[in-house]
Amino acid sequence: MTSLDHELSHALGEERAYHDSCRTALKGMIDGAGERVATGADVSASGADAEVLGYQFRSHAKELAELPEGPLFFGRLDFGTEDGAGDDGAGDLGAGDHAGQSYHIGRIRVSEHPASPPLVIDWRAPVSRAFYQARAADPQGVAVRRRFGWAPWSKGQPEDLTGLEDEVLRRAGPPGTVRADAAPGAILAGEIERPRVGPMRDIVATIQPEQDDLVRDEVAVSVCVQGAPGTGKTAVGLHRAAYLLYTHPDRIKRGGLLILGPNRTFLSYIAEVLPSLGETGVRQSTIEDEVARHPVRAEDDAAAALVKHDVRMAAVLRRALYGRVRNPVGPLEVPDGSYRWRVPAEELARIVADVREEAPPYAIGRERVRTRAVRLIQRQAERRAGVTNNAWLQKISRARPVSAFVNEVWPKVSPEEVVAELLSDPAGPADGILDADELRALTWSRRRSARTAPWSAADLLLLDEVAGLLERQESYGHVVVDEAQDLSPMQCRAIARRAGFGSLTVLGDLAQGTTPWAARAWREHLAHLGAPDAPVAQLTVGFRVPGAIVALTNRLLGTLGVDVAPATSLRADGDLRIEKVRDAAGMGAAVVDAVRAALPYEGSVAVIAADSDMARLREALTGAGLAPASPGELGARVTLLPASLAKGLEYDHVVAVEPATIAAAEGRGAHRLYVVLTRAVSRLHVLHSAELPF
Ligand SMILES: Nc1ncnc2c1ncn2[C@@H]1O[C@H](COP(=O)(O)OP(=O)(O)OP(=O)(O)O)[C@@H](O)[C@H]1O
Repeated sequence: MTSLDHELSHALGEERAYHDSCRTALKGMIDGAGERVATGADVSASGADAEVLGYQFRSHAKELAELPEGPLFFGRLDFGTEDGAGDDGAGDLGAGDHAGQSYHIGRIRVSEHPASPPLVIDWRAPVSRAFYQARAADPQGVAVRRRFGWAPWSKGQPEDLTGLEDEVLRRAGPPGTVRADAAPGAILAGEIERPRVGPMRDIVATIQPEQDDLVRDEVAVSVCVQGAPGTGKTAVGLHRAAYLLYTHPDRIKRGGLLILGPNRTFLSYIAEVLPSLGETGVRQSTIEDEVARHPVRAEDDAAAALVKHDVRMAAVLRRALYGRVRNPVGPLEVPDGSYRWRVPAEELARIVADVREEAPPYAIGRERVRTRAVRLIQRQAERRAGVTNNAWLQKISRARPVSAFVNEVWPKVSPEEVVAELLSDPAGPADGILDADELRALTWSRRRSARTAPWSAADLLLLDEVAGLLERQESYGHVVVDEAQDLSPMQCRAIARRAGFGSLTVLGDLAQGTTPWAARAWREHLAHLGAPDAPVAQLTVGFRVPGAIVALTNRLLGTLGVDVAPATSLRADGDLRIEKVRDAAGMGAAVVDAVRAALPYEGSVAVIAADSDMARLREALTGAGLAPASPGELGARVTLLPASLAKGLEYDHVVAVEPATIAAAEGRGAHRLYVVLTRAVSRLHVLHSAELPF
């Protein structure tokens, strides 16, 4: 055994013992939280306090009990001493309060007692930042950064520390520093290149500096991340969510945090990441689910959908709603005992005009009109009969003539009524906004009522827009929007309403825009999202797609007509194979062969093809005894996936079938193909009988 081996095995032994003590402390934390739940109600003074305290104890105990298993730390920071022991002459080390300290960094804080110094520091704590940001040119006080390598762990088994890697940020580290047992970055490289099966995992141990900057950006600031495929946009968004929950618990938890993804398959793929970081109370949803006031029972043709997703519909809907507001036709007369109060029509008209001008939400406007009319009556009454009281005010406010007046000038209306009437006959509100073809596309084939209309997915957006005009939407504290390039302006507006008082993290890639209304530039899109000034950061270093495949997809990128930087790859491994199949009839057999050839490798295999090819390929694979799983079945060895569902997902081995058919299937087919080809973590096998479109 060399002295280096000896040092390493000694260090490993020490760290294993330290992990054991952390495990014991965590057990103490869980038991302690459980005990407090049991005794909490007794020790507290009043019933109400007991309830609040009990709730807090229960939530904390539940959070701890739900913590996923696994190693309790992934890194360690050794800060240098201010007096420069071991200093290389770099001057002020900037270690500050941490000089000479050593901290283990993990997913959550672990301590023996709430008041005692932590054994493990939460990765989101300010001091942990140096773990992600320190580098030789700017050590931030750190002498040594240690990364730990753990064997894959399974439920109920003790964690197994297999390696550690020290990065000495100052030439001479403190005594006892272990030099890496592997090349620098081997643990990071291993993490990036590991096979993928099952749901997405957190990247907390290996967040890169430019990702960390985005994760820790100010809560009040909305940010947009434009990133090539596999650059970690989704990962950044999820870690930012966890960071904000930790750093601003009151502000974010009060409003809540919403994560929006493109579809449920994607949501189930990312569902485990936040719980693995100890955060369970986050809503993960799609914009379709957020606006689902009714089930979708109708389908729009392409032309109708295009109009309904267009931002001009916001103006049409506003007109349709406010077209109901009228000038009073006569005075308001309210009998009151022996009196009869009278407000002339001109004064009423002024009230209506003023409230319109103030532009509150429609429902508030209605009450404002009522209140102001009643106030005029009150003034008359006080002049005549002295002071009025609350009961009198209530009586007058609800008096039949007052309600009749309000209903006449500012009628009560539901979103369903507004939209059903508009789609039955949009000519008036759309006049000068939509052209004749658009009007035709928008109009229902026959008049329908608000109660019986079958709503399409896009109609639900129109309803949501009107609901937002009627009443202010409750706002989340923060909203993370993934695959944001695909949203329509009307969807963006629905999201903006949900982040009215909060901030946004907008993630996307203009090159992966596949919807007919996908964004071509961020600035306008961000304005629809209510964050016109959000800075746009670019991520270009890919963690997923290997270099050979990126070279191919960058060629395709050049044809997509979007202004985004080409991707690079951190991965030197990986394999690209392009195979010509003699004719389309032989494609099923070729796909079966390709899957068989992929199975000896570790990891997941996905066959991705045009949606229209699904049935044929499922039959071929099942017939060959390779029955494929469906997209939502995570952890499967072989999945058959329509191109339309591939976005955001990744597989070790991708068999991409007939690119020409994928590209020809829709208006933005070339973008769809770009998405499909960038799903591969290790190997991409392209099968084609038709000419390749790149
Ligand atoms: N710092 C990192 N360390 C290790 N793995 C990382 C890191 N950043 C990202 N990854 C991994 O790279 C893969 C791609 O990340 P992610 O899905 O977040 O990228 P994306 O930009 O959202 O991709 P797409 O545009 O295709 O949706 C994931 O497996 C993720 O865990």
